[in-house]
Amino acid sequence: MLSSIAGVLRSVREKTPLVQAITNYVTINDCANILLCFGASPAMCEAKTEVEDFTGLISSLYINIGTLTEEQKEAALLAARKASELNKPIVLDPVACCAIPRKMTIIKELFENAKISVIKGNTGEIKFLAGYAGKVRGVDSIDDGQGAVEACVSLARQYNTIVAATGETDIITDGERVCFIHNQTPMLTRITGAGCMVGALTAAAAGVTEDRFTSSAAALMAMSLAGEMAANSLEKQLPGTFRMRLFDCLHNLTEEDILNGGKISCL
Ligand SMILES: Nc1ncnc2c1ncn2[C@@H]1O[C@H](COP(=O)(O)OP(=O)(O)OP(=O)(O)O)[C@@H](O)[C@H]1O
Ligand SMILES: Cc1ncsc1CCO
Ligand SMILES: [Mg+2]
Repeated sequence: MLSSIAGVLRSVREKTPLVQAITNYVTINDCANILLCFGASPAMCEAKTEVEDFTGLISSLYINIGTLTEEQKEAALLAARKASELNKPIVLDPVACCAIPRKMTIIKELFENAKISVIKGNTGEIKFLAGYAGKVRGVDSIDDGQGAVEACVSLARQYNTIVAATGETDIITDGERVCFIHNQTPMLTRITGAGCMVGALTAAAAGVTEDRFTSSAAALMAMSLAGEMAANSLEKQLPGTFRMRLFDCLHNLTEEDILNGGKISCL
């Protein structure tokens, strides 16, 4: 599995996938920069009158509903329909779905109108979507992860999609296979947007292969491993410096780093 994951990193850098992101304004710039560091090409194209033309050109679409306005929602639906028609992968980040009822309405509309390739959320969000009691504080998960694997598998089967749940241990499943990424650093929880960024990377990776189970594992591992390397490089564990180092470490991440430092287990 590690060599397939390293292969996804290589493909991203060889193919430079064009990722269209309709994402929240808190972390939109972080998402653009992390995509560049990964080797992808970001485009935050979200105007209602532009999205359909642009979606024709992309490798993948990332939809993050963190601060979605009504206008952005319409744009997201147009882009998602077009991407589905063209068979381009869509990654959905269901930010705050458990805290704000309107988010669930949007998610349902997206599923009714488009084929979602990957749902990537924090463990609290994923458990909530699967109908389990997920613990969250606004956009943050405070879930202990109990029952998370069952929730991920059940959600993946329900929607015939890949599910990627982030937390201290990340879980990825296609409803049959399950793998766990054990790379981690608590520093990733001290900055906002680590989840948004990993969602953007998941879209980039989905744009270079049909194997969205492996590509999702690659995106989550790239983030967690770059995070580990960034934290290890710090004299003091400070979030501002960590955030900068995270970008640098992802930019420098090699296939060898994955083969030597990637920690993954599979069920
Ligand atoms: N307790 C933890 N310890 C270590 N790493 C973690 C922990 N929780 C999450 N991570 C890592 O942080 C990254 C973001 O996951 P998280 O679950 O915090 O997303 P999120 O809540 O959606 O984040 P945000 O809302 O800030 O974008 C992932 O790469 C994940 O592996
Ligand atoms: C803080 C915050 N609020 C809405 S989206 C977002 C970014 C992390 O999900
Ligand atoms: Mg999130």
